[in-house]
This record gives sequence, C-alpha cells and structure tokens, in this order.
Amino acid sequence: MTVLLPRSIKVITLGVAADQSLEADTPLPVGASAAIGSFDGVHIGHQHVIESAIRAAKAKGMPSAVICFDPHPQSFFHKDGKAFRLMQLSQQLRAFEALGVDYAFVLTFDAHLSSLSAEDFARLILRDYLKLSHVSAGFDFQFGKRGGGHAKDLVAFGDQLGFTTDILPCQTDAEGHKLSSSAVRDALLSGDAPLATEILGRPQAYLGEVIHGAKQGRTIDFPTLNLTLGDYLRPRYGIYVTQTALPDGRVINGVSNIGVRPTVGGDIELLETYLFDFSEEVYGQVVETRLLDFIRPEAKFDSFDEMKIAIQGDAAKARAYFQA
Ligand SMILES: Cc1cc2nc3c(=O)[nH]c(=O)nc-3n(C[C@H](O)[C@H](O)[C@H](O)COP(=O)(O)O)c2cc1C
Ligand SMILES: Nc1ncnc2c1ncn2[C@@H]1O[C@H](COP(=O)(O)OP(=O)(O)O)[C@@H](O)[C@H]1O
Repeated sequence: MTVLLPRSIKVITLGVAADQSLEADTPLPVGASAAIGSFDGVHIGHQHVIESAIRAAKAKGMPSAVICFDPHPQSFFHKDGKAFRLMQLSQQLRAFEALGVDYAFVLTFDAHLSSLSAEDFARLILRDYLKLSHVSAGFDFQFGKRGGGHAKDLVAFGDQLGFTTDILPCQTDAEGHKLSSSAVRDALLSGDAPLATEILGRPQAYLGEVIHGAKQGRTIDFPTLNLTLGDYLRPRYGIYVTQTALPDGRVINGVSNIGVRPTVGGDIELLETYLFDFSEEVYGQVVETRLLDFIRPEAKFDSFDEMKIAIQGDAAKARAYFQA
C-alpha cells in the first residue's frame, strides 16, 4: 500500500441534506474533542490549534478529531478562481495523522452546509451530529452563513450548548511574522521555499501521478518525472532543489523545474523532476515532490544544448545542497 495515503486516522465524511438531516458514511463517535478549520497547509499555527484539541481530548478521556471541509470553502464560493491550494485533502489527512489525531470529520461544503446560520451550524453539526465535548479553533475562525459566526460566538455557543472551547491566539515566528496560509502562499510566490518550510514546519509538497511528457528529457540525459499542478497554488516559476517520496517509502534527492518550459514552447504548467542516481520507470505512480530551495528563475534558452548546460549546473548546485 502506498505510504502517501493516511493509514491510521479514521476518516468520516459527512454532510447535511436539504432538510438539514445528517448524511454520514459511518457511525460517529460520541464526545470527541475537535479542532475546526480549513487547515490548508496544516502550518505551525494550525498545528497549535490541533494540539490544543488533542490536549483537551486527553484531559477528558475522549477521542481527538479534526473537522475540515471538502471542497475548501473558498473553492466552493469562487469556482473559477485562481488555483490557491497548498495541500490536497489526502495530504491534510496525513498531516493530522502525524500529529496523533484519532478522527478526521470531513464536512462536505455545499449549498446546504453553507446556508446554515452560525447558530444552526453550532447546534446541528457540532452538538447534535458530532456530539462534541470540546472545540478548538484559531482566533480568526468564521463559520455559518456568510461567515457570520466568529471565534467569540463559538465560545458563547459552547457555553449554551454544552461543549468547552479553546480559541488560539495568532501565532508568530521569532521575528513576529504571522504564521498563516497566506504567509506560506506569499513565500511560494516569491520562490522562498525555506521560508515556506519554516512556516509549515515541513517543506511545501506536491502530490500527483507521474504523467507522460514529450520524452525529450532522456535525450539530454535528464529524464524528468512530470506532475501537473491541479488546484495547487503556482509557486514562482523556476528551478528548485527537491526531494521526491515514492509510494514504496523511498525519498530521492533531485532537482526540479516548475513552469511552462519556454525553450520547448510548453503550454501547460508542470513540475518536472530529475532524480539523482535513479533509473527506474515510474509512470503512473503517485509521488510527492517537496520544495527545499530555489536555484534560479525559469529561462528561455536559444537551443536545447544551452539548456542542457544550464541543467547540468542546476544539478551540480542541488547535489551540493545535499552535501553541505
Ligand atoms: C533542472 C531543470 C531545469 C530546467 N530549466 C528549464 C528552463 O530554464 N527553461 C525551460 O524552458 N525548460 C527547463 N527545463 C525543462 C526542460 O525543458 C524539459 O525537462 C525538457 O524539455 C524535457 O521535457 P520532457 O520531460 O517533456 O521530455 C528544466 C528541466 C530541469 C530538470
Ligand atoms: N533519474 C530519473 N529522474 C526522473 N525520471 C526518471 C529517471 N530515470 C528514469 N526515469 C523515468 O523516465 C521518465 C521521464 O523521461 P523523459 O524522457 O523525461 O520522458 P517524459 O517526457 O515522458 O517525462 C520518468 O517519468 C520516469 O519514469
């Protein structure tokens, strides 16, 4: 089985029907202590919220849980918007699992869920359906129709409805920078992979199935495994030092290009990775490539030969990164 899928966390998908009744794929536990949020990136700020729910679960002798949304609420409201995601759902689930969470409640975000008022959301979803004993959220959590409910309202609903709450303040790094999904997005847009790593607590990673390309890479001795970027935010186009996790658990060092390959007149954006000291065929496998450092912006070369020389230089820099 692939190591890139969550294994021990129990995932329960649930939603509300038009008559506000519960739709769940399995029976729900009673009394869980849950962290709630969109948690795109599961960055260090998110991790504090989730750890707070785990602490409360332990104190109460109840299971711990994370409540997240699928699709991401922003994707639901802006269906034709620009790709902005830091993670796919399966990556989020693995990150929750790594923190030691027992359950993930994945709420289907649709017209029915989004039309619940903040009060109905708290009463129906948090109390009646999930039967929570505790809810942790970040200071800027909003819930219910048009985001009408804020963190302070969650505390008031908890008092009324019988669950405890913990609202975590805004987390900052040593220099006072806010640890947020937007800060990760800004770092990636400027190619600052190390800053993204610092805020996330792990490198930004792209999960996808290896697809066929033009098969030109191998002719210049740089075969590259190609991934499409789907819903992921496009980071700054350029060459990055990377590591790629294969489904069997191996993690291979390499160098990647993210962009449209102007030299060969490429049109779609790809993440293309040359793996060091590797010669296997991996088409169709689901792999995850992690961004470690930025080497240079993507360029248009006059010839394939010139590009090959540049790629040799990139590979040498990336190898040096791993030897430092
Ligand atoms: C380390 C590295 C750097 C690259 N840099 C560029 C670049 O600056 N400009 C560009 O057009 N393509 C660049 N490429 C992409 C190549 O154009 C691409 O790998 C080649 O065309 C083979 O494509 P294929 O996998 O579809 O056969 C780079 C690829 C690698 C692995
Ligand atoms: N060192 C390597 N790095 C990346 N891919 C490799 C490597 N060795 C073999 N491969 C295989 O070669 C394929 C890439 O070859 P390439 O000529 O670039 O074709 P394509 O254009 O289809 O990506 C990869 O998808 C993978 O299956």
